[in-house]
Amino acid sequence: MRVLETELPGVLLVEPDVFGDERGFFMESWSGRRYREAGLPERFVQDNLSFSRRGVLRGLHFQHPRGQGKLVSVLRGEVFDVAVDVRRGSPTFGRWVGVSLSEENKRQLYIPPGFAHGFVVLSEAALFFYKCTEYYAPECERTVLWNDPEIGICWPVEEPVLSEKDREAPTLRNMPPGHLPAR
Ligand SMILES: Cc1cn([C@H]2C[C@H](O)[C@@H](COP(=O)(O)OP(=O)(O)O[C@H]3O[C@@H](C)C(=O)[C@@H](O)[C@H]3O)O2)c(=O)[nH]c1=O
Repeated sequence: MRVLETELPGVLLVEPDVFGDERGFFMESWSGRRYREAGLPERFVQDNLSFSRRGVLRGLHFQHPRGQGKLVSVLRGEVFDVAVDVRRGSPTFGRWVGVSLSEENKRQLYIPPGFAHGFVVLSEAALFFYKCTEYYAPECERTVLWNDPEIGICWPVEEPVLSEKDREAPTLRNMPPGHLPAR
C-alpha cells in the first residue's frame, strides 16, 4: 500500500493494494501491524457505517475533548471528503484538504484528532465506513459550519442536504474557545 502525505501534516491518504482477478477483487482494508508501520494508529475502538443519498453533506464534525482519529473509506459510491485543522495555535489552523474517495479508487483518508471532518455525496448514494480511535462521546461532539467563508472549502455541491445540527453550526471564529483543541 502507499501512504501519501497531504498538504495538512498528519492527514494521510492511503492507497491499499488491491488484488483483482476474474472473480472480483481482494484487499486488506486494515491491518494493525502494517498500518502502524506506515505511521497510522494501531488501535481503533469503534467502527461506523453511514448511508447517504446524493447531495447529502455530513460535517464538519470533531470531538473535543476525547478527540477521535478516523480512518475513512467509501464502500459504495463516491464522496468528496474533507479534513480541516481546528487546533488553536497550529500553523495550519483553519486550512482544509479535500479528496475524492470512492468504491472505484478504494482510497482511505486518515484524519487525526484535532481535525474536523466532513463529506458530501457525489454519486446516487454512498455507503461510508470509518474506524475511530476513540469512542463516541455526545457531550464532546462539536460542529463547524460546512461553508464557513473563512475556511473556504470548495465543495463540489452548491445546495447540499444537511441535518439541522449542521445547518445551524457556528463558524470556526464563533466557536467557544473551550470547544477547540490546542496544538
Ligand atoms: C457519530 C455517532 C452518532 N450516533 C447517533 C447520534 C444521532 O442520533 C445519530 C446521527 O448522528 P449524526 O447526525 O451526528 O451523524 P453524522 O452526521 O453521520 O456524524 C458523523 O459525521 C461524520 C462527518 C464524522 O466525521 C463522524 O465522526 C460523525 O460525526 O447517530 C451514535 O450513536 N454514535 C456515533 O458515533
